[in-house]
Amino acid sequence: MILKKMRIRQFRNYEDQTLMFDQGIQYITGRNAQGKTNLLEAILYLSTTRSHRVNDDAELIKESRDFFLINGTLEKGNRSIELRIHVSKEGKNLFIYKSPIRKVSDFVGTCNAVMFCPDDLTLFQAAPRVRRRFIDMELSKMSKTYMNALTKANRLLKERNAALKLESINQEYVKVIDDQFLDLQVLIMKQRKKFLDELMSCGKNFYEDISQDLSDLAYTYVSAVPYEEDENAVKQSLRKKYEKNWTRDCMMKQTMIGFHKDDVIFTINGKEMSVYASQGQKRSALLALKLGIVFMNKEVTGEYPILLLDDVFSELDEYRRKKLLEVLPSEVQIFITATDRYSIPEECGKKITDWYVEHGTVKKGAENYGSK
Ligand SMILES: Nc1ncnc2c1ncn2[C@@H]1O[C@H](COP(=O)(O)OP(=O)(O)OP(=O)(O)O)[C@@H](O)[C@H]1O
Repeated sequence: MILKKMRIRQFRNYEDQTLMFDQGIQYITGRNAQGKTNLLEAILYLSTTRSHRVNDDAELIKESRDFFLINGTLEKGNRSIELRIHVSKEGKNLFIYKSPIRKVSDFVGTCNAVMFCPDDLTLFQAAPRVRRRFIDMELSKMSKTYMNALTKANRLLKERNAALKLESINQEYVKVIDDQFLDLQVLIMKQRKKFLDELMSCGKNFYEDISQDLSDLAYTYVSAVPYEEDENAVKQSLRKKYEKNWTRDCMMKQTMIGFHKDDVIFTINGKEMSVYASQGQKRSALLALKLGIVFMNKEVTGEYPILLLDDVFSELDEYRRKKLLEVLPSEVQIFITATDRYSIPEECGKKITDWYVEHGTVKKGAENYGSK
């Protein structure tokens, strides 16, 4: 899949820009604060209908404007798909071929993009919610079942918490919520475990290749109850845990355990990555996980996603940059942003198109400064 054409209107520091992209590498350079990340953010928004930087869509609307618009034309095999997102203070409207799409899950993943940005480098030591968000976002693009279960579970969590905040708590009502709530949690746990298993087996090979280090990468899923094959048994253990936690939930006026508190601890040679691994090992591990996601997407959807490498080229040494581009097949469309134009070895066999960004305007071609 490639993004063939994109128009962004009143998005961040862009007024109205239409761009025609090609296959291969789109190398976008420019000085700081010109709009390089904003451009990739717009592509990711077309994929996930969310920004990776802010929760409030209003921040994405250009200053003193009252809406933004992103149009994208995708090329999937010999099919062309048109997507449109219109966001104003009144809300968000999604369209595929001019038809309005009511359910976000019917839109997400049509444009499949995977982003790797400097903030990702803190994944291993960040708060658990950052790792949950990473899993939820990647998994939602690949599985509508997961995304729907997550949406419903979040709605039930809100209802349960609202019930716990009442002056007199109706335990029977909460039990009714819990019945469906626990089923969804078991499904979420199961899918997260499957995703992480596949990601690890894929990522391990890339790690070895990128870092030439034979350390063993693994993960532990941390949850209120251990996951096992028998889903009924997991539901029963969760129910018991919820019963045990009832007084605490009432006291705290919120649900203290569950899918929304789970975590994943990444390890290297059996030790916690966040405290044991060197910066270089963390970088390689993260790169390996991102590549794992690219190849898993191909497995699940039949197509490679668009890869967005925002400002991470400067974080990788020459060897890792070369490896990264070698591992990716030529049909993967890759957007790279950087202040410097690093040279790309010919052996990578990819077509390179240069772009230059200045004050929210993108032009074809590279400026001469900063070439490495
Ligand atoms: N809603 C908005 N309206 C207008 N301008 C905005 C808005 N949001 C962000 N900007 C502007 O966008 C610019 C930042 O763009 P961006 O984050 O894409 O920079 P960048 O080119 O990636 O820079 P760097 O190399 O420093 O990462 C800033 O000048 C900021 O003021």
